[in-house]
Amino acid sequence: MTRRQARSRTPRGRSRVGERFEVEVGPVAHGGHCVARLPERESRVVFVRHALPGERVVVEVTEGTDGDRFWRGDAVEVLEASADRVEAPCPYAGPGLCGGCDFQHVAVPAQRDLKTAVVREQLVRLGRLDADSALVRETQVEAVPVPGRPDDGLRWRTRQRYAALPDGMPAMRAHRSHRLVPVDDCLIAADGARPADADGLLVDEGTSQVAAHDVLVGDTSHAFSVATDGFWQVHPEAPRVLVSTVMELLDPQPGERALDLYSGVGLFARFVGAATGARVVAVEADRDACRHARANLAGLERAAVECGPVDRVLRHGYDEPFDLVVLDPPREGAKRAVVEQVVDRRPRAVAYVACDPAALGRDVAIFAEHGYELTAIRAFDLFPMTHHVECVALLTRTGPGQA
Ligand SMILES: C[S@@+](CC[C@H](N)C(=O)[O-])C[C@H]1O[C@@H](n2cnc3c(N)ncnc32)[C@H](O)[C@@H]1O
Repeated sequence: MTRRQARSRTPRGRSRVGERFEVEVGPVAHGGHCVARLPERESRVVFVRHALPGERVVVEVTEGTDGDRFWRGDAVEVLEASADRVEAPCPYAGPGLCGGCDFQHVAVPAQRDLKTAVVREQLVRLGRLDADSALVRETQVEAVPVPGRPDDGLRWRTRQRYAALPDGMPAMRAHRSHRLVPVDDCLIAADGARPADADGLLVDEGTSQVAAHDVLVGDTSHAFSVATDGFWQVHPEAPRVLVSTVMELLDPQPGERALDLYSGVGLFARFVGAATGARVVAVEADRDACRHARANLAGLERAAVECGPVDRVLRHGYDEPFDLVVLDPPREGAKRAVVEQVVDRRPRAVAYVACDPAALGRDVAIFAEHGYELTAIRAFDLFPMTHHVECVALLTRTGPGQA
């Protein structure tokens, strides 16, 4: 079995890959693994996949040399199992197999508890919030059931990419590796996103170039067009849940001006702009998404779509006050330059939609320097069986800040 060593760096010292150690598994950490400390002689931290806190397991090192501060490994034998451990429903989940899911071996409610622990930890460690604050203690990752399905964490992914083996059979990649693992049916893929439904090569996005989605929030419904290979939330309930949470937290009022940053095809701008009836500017870097956003926002008289990187667009324009901001950046977060441009517009509230709680934590700390406090947060299990989690945070202007 070939495994890729930690990305693009020269190995420092003798490789320890393949060695096995008996360990007691510690807490979950961000990234789909738990922390364990190797026995005294090694005195080293190892991030263990396929384990659960409190278990005793045999861990096999998958990445690590004598010179590394920490190693990675897989639990290849469970000596004392957690009560939360279940048989993985997917036959392709497990050490050395498909790398798509992290938590197939964990009961679905317990997966949410692991993610809750991670979200809270990031808010405290990176967001510098008080671990004892009600906001942190009450943050809990919420289930988002797929209509008509049991709460089993399966068949939710409406878009799924498969790789193709030389014989044309569908495959997925192993964890942190380019190695392909044949997967004839991914159990988290929704019925319409299975290889059998794919057209031609095994990239299942349906057959047309443009997909249409209706999003119903309360009694308001809007239709969205999106390129089949463009960004659209993959959980079928995500657009509704995220829009309704953003609307509830922001509470947009008639006449309030809004920015929708990293807008995609204008999902949030459409709902916010309809509620305010005022100026709404969507900023998005992808040209195709901008084209769709213009069509999707055509019914809003005072909407504009600006195509370009958020940082650059805000550095060179829209130098005016906005009351509301929706911020939905990619995984790396908004980062300092964008956060500072946002606070310069003095919005009363920012709804931050985050697919990485670590990036959210870092950005929350920057907002705090500028007098914006995290006043509410919801977290949703929109990616069952994986370590991923989606948060919606409300940042409210409460002080002058240091700037
Ligand atoms: C998480 S998606 C959110 C899209 C949209 N808010 C939605 O929910 O459908 C992030 C979006 O940011 C866009 N993007 C990534 N980097 C960007 C940048 N530097 N400036 C503007 N848009 C960017 C991507 O093309 C993608 O559409």
